[in-house]
Amino acid sequence: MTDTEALRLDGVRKVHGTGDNQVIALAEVSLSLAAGTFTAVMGPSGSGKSTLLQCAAGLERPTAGRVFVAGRELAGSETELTRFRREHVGFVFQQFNLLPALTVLQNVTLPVRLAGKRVDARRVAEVLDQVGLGDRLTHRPQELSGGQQQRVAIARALVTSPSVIFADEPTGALDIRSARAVLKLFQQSVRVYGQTLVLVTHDPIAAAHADSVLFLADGRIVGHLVAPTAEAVAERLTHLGEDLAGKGV
Ligand SMILES: Nc1ncnc2c1ncn2[C@@H]1O[C@H](COP(=O)(O)OP(=O)(O)OP(=O)(O)O)[C@@H](O)[C@H]1O
Repeated sequence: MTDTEALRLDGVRKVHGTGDNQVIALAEVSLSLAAGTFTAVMGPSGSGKSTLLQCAAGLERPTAGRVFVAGRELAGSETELTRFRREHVGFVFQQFNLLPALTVLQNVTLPVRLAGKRVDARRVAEVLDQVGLGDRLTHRPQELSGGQQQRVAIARALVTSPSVIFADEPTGALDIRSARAVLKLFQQSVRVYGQTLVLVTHDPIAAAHADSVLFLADGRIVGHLVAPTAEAVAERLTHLGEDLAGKGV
């Protein structure tokens, strides 16, 4: 493991259910992502993308294999895992997951307060400016557009400067313009601020904002594209479909 490795999976396998109901969501996945990189994860529905993200983020425990975030293995009690996630992992989901009763400022500072840390007002102001919401601090989520709500969720993920941010279909509920703004913000957080980001998406245009794309099929990594264009991603996805059809899946 190098100093600059933000995420590492060694032979991660995840099986859901038991007996006849067993589903192998991840067959065997190993990967290493350097700090300060932006990686998209793509693949057909059911290929294991969300499971990969959940295991990598310590939200689910793998059936076998090991996960390391910033050099530390995700293991131990639920309490230890929760504490580790609060400090080292950020999340952005399709449905924003903001607390409706809290203001923008309160939503963004919640992870810091939950971790029992002092809120660094300068860091919070910097992040809210970065996402373009410095003038919306006292608004509640329902007073904001979908794109603005997602930018609050991104600020909430950025504020603790986590080792990795995991985003699961973060533009899925947004119109094209808001989606583009969110993707630009992700790029900026990586290129300017050195954030490490893993993005699960179905959209080749979204994936093209990343530095590289990992393709999953049947719970395995079956391809890797560096400096992706939307066209190259779409083309590769089509061939994944052919490969699966060829195997009778
Ligand atoms: N809690 C669970 N119990 C049983 N099976 C599950 C569970 N979660 C996921 N699976 C199965 O594991 C496989 C991988 O699911 P996963 O959600 O990771 O795929 P995905 O690539 O994210 O799919 P999508 O693009 O449709 O969101 C699927 O066959 C799914 O049905």
